[in-house]
Amino acid sequence: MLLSDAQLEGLRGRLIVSAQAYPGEPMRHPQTMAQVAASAVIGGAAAIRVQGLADIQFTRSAVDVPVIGLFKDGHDGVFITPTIHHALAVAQAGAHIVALDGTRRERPDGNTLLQTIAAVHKQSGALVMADCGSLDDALAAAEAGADLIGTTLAGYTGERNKTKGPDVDLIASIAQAQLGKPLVAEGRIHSPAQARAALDAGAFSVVVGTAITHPATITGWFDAALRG
Ligand SMILES: CC(=O)N[C@H](C=O)[C@@H](O)[C@H](O)[C@H](O)COP(=O)(O)O
Repeated sequence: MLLSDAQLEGLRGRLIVSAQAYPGEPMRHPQTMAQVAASAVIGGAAAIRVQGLADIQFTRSAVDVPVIGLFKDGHDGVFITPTIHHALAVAQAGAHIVALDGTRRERPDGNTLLQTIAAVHKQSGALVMADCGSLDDALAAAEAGADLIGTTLAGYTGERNKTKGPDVDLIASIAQAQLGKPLVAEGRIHSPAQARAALDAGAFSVVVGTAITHPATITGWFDAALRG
């Protein structure tokens, strides 16, 4: 699905909301996630990030903002849209932007990140967001042709400590590297102030997931505060 330069530019300085429910959870239903996505758009989300082919399809029908799609397979190692096969399926489902593992780790299908990105570009109209875990990942992903660079995997690959909130130092260092690609701050952004800080550190746009769309976790934060 094609995203014009103007549409991509429209995400500058804006909020992207990630709507994901995890295996076995009550809200794990494509229609539910599409409804959550549509609610986020009412609140000001300039784009939506969703996981799973059906969620991408339902969300495309429910919102008129760009959709970032991903396909999680497993939960450790390379699991975010890990292969060319997964990436093309995400594009086929209607994602404007295919989010995929953008680390320097070996991929399960043996293809390089460059080959994976090239396949998406050649066989679909979708852009590619590389979910990175470090500055070195970001440098390599930009070199490999990623259209957007995300900090999604900071704290999840062993290269960076898992900060309590967003890894603002990483956001700042990728921004300072001036890669010429939109930098999407993502991961553990739990408050409006943290979202603002990510933007001030040089992000092009900011993804918030859990703090907006994951009621079980949000409820737990409040519950823990009351229990002291
Ligand atoms: C590491 C990983 O698997 N991240 C996933 C990527 O899509 C999602 O589980 C996160 O919810 C998403 O990145 C948004 O981050 P947060 O929910 O922290 O605002």
